[in-house]
Amino acid sequence: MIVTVHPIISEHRDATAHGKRLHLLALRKPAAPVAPPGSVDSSARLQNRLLSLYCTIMAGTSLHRSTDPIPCTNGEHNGHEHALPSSPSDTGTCGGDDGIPVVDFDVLVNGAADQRAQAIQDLGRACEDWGFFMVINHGVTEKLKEAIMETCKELFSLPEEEKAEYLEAGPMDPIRIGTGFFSVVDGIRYCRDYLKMFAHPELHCPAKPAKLRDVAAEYSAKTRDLLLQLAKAISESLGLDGGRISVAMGLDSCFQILVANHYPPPYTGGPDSVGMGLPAHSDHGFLTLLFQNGVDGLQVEHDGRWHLAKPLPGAFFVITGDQLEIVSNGKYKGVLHRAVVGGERARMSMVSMISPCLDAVVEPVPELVAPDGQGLEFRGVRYRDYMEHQQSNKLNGKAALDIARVQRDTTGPAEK
Ligand SMILES: O=C(O)CCC(=O)C(=O)O
Ligand SMILES: [Fe+2]
Repeated sequence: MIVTVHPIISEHRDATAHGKRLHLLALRKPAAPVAPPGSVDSSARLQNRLLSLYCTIMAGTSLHRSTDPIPCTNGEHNGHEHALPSSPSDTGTCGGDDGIPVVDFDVLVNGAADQRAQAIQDLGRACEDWGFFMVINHGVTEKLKEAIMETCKELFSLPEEEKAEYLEAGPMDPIRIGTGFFSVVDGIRYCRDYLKMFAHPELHCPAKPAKLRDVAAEYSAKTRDLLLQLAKAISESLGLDGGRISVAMGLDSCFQILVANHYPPPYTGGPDSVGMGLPAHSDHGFLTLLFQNGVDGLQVEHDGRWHLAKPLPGAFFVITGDQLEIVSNGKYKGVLHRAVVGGERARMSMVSMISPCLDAVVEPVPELVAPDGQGLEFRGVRYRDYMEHQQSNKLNGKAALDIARVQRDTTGPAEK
């Protein structure tokens, strides 16, 4: 058989030294040219091309499984920094490379009709099976990601008095900082510093570090665009018009939060001081975008097991939230996830979450419910109330969703 070797292969060989992929590559058509929607610097462009090739090699579609991640080329996202402490008091086990779906954003937005249709279908499967996926070729530059991460890191190391005014803030206050935060849940100590800022419709931002406002403005705008495009594609994957979910939840005036999490080492001490990051929970919003500082620790629940999420270089993780579960009448679930930390290095994660407009009453779209109302899973709840409820209580799996769940009478008629 004669195979044509695409010129980009040598680039791929140089960067990855993975001969076996070269062989596979020769048997499949090269990936469509990658032109991310936003501007990208040249190293990001090379990375995007490699990732796109990788997609082509692994599955020949826009979605593939991350069972064989590309080794780190930039030293940042090496994903091998992980030493799991003992699990919390559940029965979950931790997997390694467990086939987390990967979505090529460029195909979703710019692909030819047939590629797009396939990508939408694959996206739907990722939402339904996992509620969690990675997105590549997303157009948000590494430079911007580094800038927001570094600036938040600076904030965490400011003296306490610089942050004092935000330390006592309540769940609906637009800027909240929790620092040196240690809570004990079921005998496990969870430690995390966090910064939470409302980013849209209006950006609220601590005065220091001085550059935070500009960086956060740019980062929130870029990631909001990305998440809103994903919302459109998710709407289509549910068999709805692209704008349907957006209309149902008022995403035109969506609410957005940026969260920086910092999990400081070392995690030492007695049995009650096993360092954990964040207890299992689902997110109260609609869709969450997350990247980390090269230190693993995010785990997602899938098929009754905890799976360690190892990112492809440059990829974002996407986490489906409770509002997607409600609006889709439970077809797509808000995925349970947690952060487990235990290595020598501090872990940081950066979250950008979009949610319905605060005053939107979110309920299942009628198209996804039988006309007689049979199978209706959720009642309408104002998002502001939902968020306040979830944020005011201890993080406890998916318990918050119960306030929206339709309670069925399972007792049957009383005996006479
Ligand atoms: O740090 C992580 O990886 C998880 C963070 C998270 O789940 C959250 O902030 O809601
Ligand atoms: Fe979360």
